[in-house]
Amino acid sequence: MRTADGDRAGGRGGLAAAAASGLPASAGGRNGSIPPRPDAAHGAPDGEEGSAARPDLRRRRLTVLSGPSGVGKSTVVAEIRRAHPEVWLSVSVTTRSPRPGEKHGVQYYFVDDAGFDRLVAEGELLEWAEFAGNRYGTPRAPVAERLAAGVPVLLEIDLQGARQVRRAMPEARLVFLAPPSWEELVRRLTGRGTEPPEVIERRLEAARIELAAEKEFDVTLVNTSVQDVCQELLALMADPGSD
Ligand SMILES: Nc1nc2c(ncn2[C@@H]2O[C@H](COP(=O)(O)OP(=O)(O)O)[C@@H](O)[C@H]2O)c(=O)[nH]1
Ligand SMILES: Nc1ncnc2c1ncn2[C@@H]1O[C@H](COP(=O)(O)OP(=O)(O)O)[C@@H](O)[C@H]1O
Repeated sequence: MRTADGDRAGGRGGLAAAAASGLPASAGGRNGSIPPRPDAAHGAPDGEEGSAARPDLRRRRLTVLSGPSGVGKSTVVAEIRRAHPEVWLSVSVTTRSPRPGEKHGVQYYFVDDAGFDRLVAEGELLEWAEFAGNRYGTPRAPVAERLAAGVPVLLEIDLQGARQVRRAMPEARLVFLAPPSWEELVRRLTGRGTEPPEVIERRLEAARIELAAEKEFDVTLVNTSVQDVCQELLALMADPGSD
């Protein structure tokens, strides 16, 4: 599996690549690193008194949700998008084809291989990975902007991406979404009906590796009920915690 590690040196311009790929061009900090602790002068509404607590609250505003294909990540994210507009969801770039109902700029920015190559070369991606034959990456600038503004940010990315975020931003909270059982995971992935059998096989192979990495995460949520998981996730995002 390839990842963005060692591939992020690029970092000039990037507007052309963003425009060509249909990504939103943003005003500043395109190629800078994500500030792990934005300047307190930005005045994010933490609702907390005292400067000692403030940096921790800020740093906790980046949450990463990962878990095996079919566990229900997109379903959870869709529910948060619907019911909790105060959470900002990063929209990833991918080379995979849209599924029925998926819209460019909503679930993903759909780009071709050349478009993805350009984004990588220009240093536009915070992290990226190849998963089951397609590439996926997180646009860097929009995440940096939201974090600097004190907005809670949620990334839904694979294990390789979660590991890259952990290295780049150790203060991020990593949440693992687990299935109630292996059988239920197979049922959900198959039942979704969006992939042919050989792709399901590849995703189940990846799932075994991902399930074995659960202990690398700060928290595990078991997706028995989408509503419960959403509530637990929102509670975590509101809690600076100490882990
Ligand atoms: N590293 C990384 N993984 C991503 C990103 N966006 C999505 N993924 C992951 O790519 C995998 C495949 O996503 P997708 O094709 O939408 O299938 P699904 O998760 O089974 O619905 C999932 O594990 C996603 O979490 C990203 O920006 N970076
Ligand atoms: N808590 C749940 N109980 C039962 N089915 C679920 C639950 N969460 C998700 N699903 C179903 O499982 C399938 C896979 O969910 P999806 O969100 O596409 O997973 P992922 O994004 O992790 O690949 C979908 O058909 C979805 O409706």
